[in-house]
Amino acid sequence: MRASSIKRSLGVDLTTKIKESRVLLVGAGGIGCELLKNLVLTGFGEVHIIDLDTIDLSNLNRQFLFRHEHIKKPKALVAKEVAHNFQPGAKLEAYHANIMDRQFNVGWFQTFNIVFNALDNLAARRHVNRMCLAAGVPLIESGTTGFNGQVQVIKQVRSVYTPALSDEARTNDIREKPSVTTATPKPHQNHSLFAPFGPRRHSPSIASQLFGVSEDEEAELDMTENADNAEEIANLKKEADTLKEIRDSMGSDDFAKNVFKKVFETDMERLRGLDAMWKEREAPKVLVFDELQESSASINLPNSNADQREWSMEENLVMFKDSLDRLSKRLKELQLKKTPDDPEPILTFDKDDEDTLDFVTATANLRADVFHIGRTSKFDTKQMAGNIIPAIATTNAMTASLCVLQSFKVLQNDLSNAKIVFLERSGPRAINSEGLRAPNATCGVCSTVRGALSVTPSATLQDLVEGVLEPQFGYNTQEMSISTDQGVVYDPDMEDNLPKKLSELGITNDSFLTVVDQDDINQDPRVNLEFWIVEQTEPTEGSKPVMVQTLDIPRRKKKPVTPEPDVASVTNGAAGTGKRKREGEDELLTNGHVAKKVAGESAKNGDEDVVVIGDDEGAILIDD
Ligand SMILES: Nc1ncnc2c1ncn2[C@@H]1O[C@H](COP(=O)(O)OP(=O)(O)OP(=O)(O)O)[C@@H](O)[C@H]1O
Ligand SMILES: [Zn+2]
Repeated sequence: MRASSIKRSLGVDLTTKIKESRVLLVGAGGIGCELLKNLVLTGFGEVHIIDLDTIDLSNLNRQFLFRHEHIKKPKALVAKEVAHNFQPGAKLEAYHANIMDRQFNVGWFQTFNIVFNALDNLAARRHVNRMCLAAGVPLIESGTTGFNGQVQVIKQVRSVYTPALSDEARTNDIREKPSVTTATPKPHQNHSLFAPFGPRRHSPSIASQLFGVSEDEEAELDMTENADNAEEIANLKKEADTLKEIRDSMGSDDFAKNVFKKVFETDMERLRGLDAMWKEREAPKVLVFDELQESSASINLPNSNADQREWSMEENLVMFKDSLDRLSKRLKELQLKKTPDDPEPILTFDKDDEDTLDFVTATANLRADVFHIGRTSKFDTKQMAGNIIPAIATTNAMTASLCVLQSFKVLQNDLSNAKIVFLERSGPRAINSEGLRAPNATCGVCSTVRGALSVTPSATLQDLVEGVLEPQFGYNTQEMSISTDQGVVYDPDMEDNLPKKLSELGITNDSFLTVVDQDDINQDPRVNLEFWIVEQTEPTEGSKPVMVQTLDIPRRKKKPVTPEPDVASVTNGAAGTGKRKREGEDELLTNGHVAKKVAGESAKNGDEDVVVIGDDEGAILIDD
């Protein structure tokens, strides 16, 4: 019944392709569980699942294949078992392993029709990306943070750089030119799944004034007097003295009161006095310590059950005093333990440190009231101050289904209609998409030409450099370098390495090496060449120590060439990408982009040596 309705909606052709395909799912976490269920229910014939982790209690709220009794068991194995119940006919294979292990080599990747990434870290994503590009297998990359999701098809259709299409040109519309639809991701943003959402830790300024700045540091304030700034300096001095006085009262009963009065009374009175600031906005409130103290006399300290509700002003005051007391004691203790050589001890904010979180919550709430802003619960403060981005089950579910929709395009070889899909909550539409992009000549990932390098156990670096790269590809041995994942093994200053065996240099079966052309004086350098090593145990008759099929290695053009007319005449059909279009480019996005790039920007791009597209988890760095 289910199978027949799928056939009716997808058609016989696609249904057959789905049934006959063998796919790999990397990661059985939030997206992975959803995706596995989708793949199995859609009728994918063979699904291999790999995950290195075991199930944790905290996974259960969204990784719905897992139940309490599965805790501590390998994710991949449990996911396989549970998904099998959905579709007993499906062929499932599970690996409790790291996808970065050598055993999962290029040859193994080549056995799949599609690879789905459902990972949570940069290193593994980047690794799978490289393996898929080397294996020539389409990769469907996905990721979520909070309400945002992204799905992207990555496939190198042709490893040739096409200078007429800039990296940013939308190739989805170029239906009549499938040969340039090299569907590799765009650097800067879209090798990355997400802009960096890394944790940023701010010490609230009140806290840093009390617990974070040593007296030495403060003494460094420039106190040189002159007529112009005399008044300002006098004020600064006064302020410093006041703070010192307050700090000196730390440990006494008056400390919390002194801090409160300074921050919420004195400073706010002064701020209210700056009339010009409050013409358009409501002036801050002054909180009167004695009043709040009185009304909170019989109020208890909010306990841990009160984490999820907003505290009253009285409760915030009680918490303010209590947490300040706890922090003061901690600082005093640190000061007592300090030897003369130690730096002045400080306390820093950590969302998992209850004392600091209590203090920040209470202080932020008092301050919010001063500025007529709503208060937040301790729970919400922890999310905000700790920059915690929640994993949301529905985002994962939507993202996983978008992955499956993209896989249909891949299976039908309809890459010109495949999309990079963005799921977002802000903005007019939840789902936006763009076409795939052409490779960027300056991007180390997508302009690279890849091939297999067949080597015998006795092959030397010289066999590679002088036996293959120079005669077969025309590299100038004085203007090139070769590196492995461990580092450079050859450049013109490293001729000593030439007689060494490749295996001695770490160039062994299933490893990778990159050849970089540095000859930019005589001509445009070639794009990078990446080989994966296939070791031949038995050298065959007449075979050379190092062999490789002939590859066409284009050069990185520094000067743009005129775009081909049919590229420029294609109209823009990209739906829902309004937000991403730049102003003035809306009309003809595709050709506008090409024209603009050719006119100005691509020359600039051509000079970039390193393309950095984000440095946080989820992003991918590309060294050219
Ligand atoms: N190198 C790797 N090889 C195999 N599986 C991996 C690798 N790196 C990460 N994973 C798996 O990818 C999955 C990512 O899923 P998800 O982002 O939901 O992570 P999680 O660890 O389950 O959840 P959270 O990070 O929110 O606690 C995890 O199950 C993780 O074990
Ligand atoms: Zn790229």
